[in-house]
Amino acid sequence: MQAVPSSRPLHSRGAPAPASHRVPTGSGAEDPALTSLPQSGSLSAPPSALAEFDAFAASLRGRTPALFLDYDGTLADIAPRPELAAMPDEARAVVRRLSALCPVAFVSGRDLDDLTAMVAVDGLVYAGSHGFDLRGPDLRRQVGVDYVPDLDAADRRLRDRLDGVAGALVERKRFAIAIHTRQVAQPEKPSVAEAVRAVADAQPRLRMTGGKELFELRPNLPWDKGRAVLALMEALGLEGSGTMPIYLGDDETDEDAFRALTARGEGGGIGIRVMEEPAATAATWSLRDPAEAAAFLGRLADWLAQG
Ligand SMILES: O=P(O)(O)OC[C@H]1O[C@H](O[C@H]2O[C@H](CO)[C@@H](O)[C@H](O)[C@H]2O)[C@H](O)[C@@H](O)[C@@H]1O
Repeated sequence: MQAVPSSRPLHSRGAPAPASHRVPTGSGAEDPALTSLPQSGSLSAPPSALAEFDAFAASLRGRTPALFLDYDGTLADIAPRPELAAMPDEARAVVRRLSALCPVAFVSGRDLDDLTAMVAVDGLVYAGSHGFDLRGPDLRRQVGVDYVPDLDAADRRLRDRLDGVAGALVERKRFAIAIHTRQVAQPEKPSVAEAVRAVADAQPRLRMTGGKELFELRPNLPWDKGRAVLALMEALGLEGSGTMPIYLGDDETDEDAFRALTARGEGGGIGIRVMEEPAATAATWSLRDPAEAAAFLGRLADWLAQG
């Protein structure tokens, strides 16, 4: 075990996604509407926000965007290990450019300091540990501080249990622990899942969520990226009808944010899922990969700059 330094066919745009495209919440909550997901072969990706940029821009209905960006798999390609997932300079440049044109925040599962260092653009709002740890120029909020000792105990147990498992990575964040299986040999993966489940079962104050080749433990609180985005909008004074929140993400936990924006009053919000293959999603638009996400953001910056 290694340690990681903390380091359209299916729905109309702007409307809630039909049940066939929804996914179980990344936060693990039960949703009875989601019990009969179609086979993956029957899914199709929502329309491309880049290929259909004019239609996307029209869906803003004259409002100023507020951008909420996920990091891994959205602006940085997935890499073998977390510290290797660098954001390309071109993406950083477009984020910097956009931040002069509209509010920009990053919302990630990474630890707050790690996320801030990886993005390295000053003046943005950053939300780490899946939105439990929020920081911006005039903003600081932490959710679940009382749960840190529970996470400490779980961290110790996980390291004990996974010590002999080659390739298993335990990545401690302040308000979450990621257990990576990307480097674990296929036959060993079930034993990692079993170990994580056992630790989660022993600690009911924590709950287990999933992601790309990882399991996570986090405080068992009604808090997730969606709630964090809504809290950020309130804190930043972005709740008015002049703002259109846009969330870009690629993974299970980002679905919480897509749903929160879809369910939101005041004109809702827009979800864009980065996906190479069609996947069940509550997002109404899609982009193929981080390179296309950066290209989309560049197009959006050009469009905003033109007024
Ligand atoms: O919310 P995100 O910014 O998408 O973060 C989700 C998790 O991303 C990282 O893990 C993922 O990316 C790694 C690097 O590409 C990859 O090796 C791993 O398999 C992916 O699951 C990060 O390490 C986690 O802490 C985040 O929770």
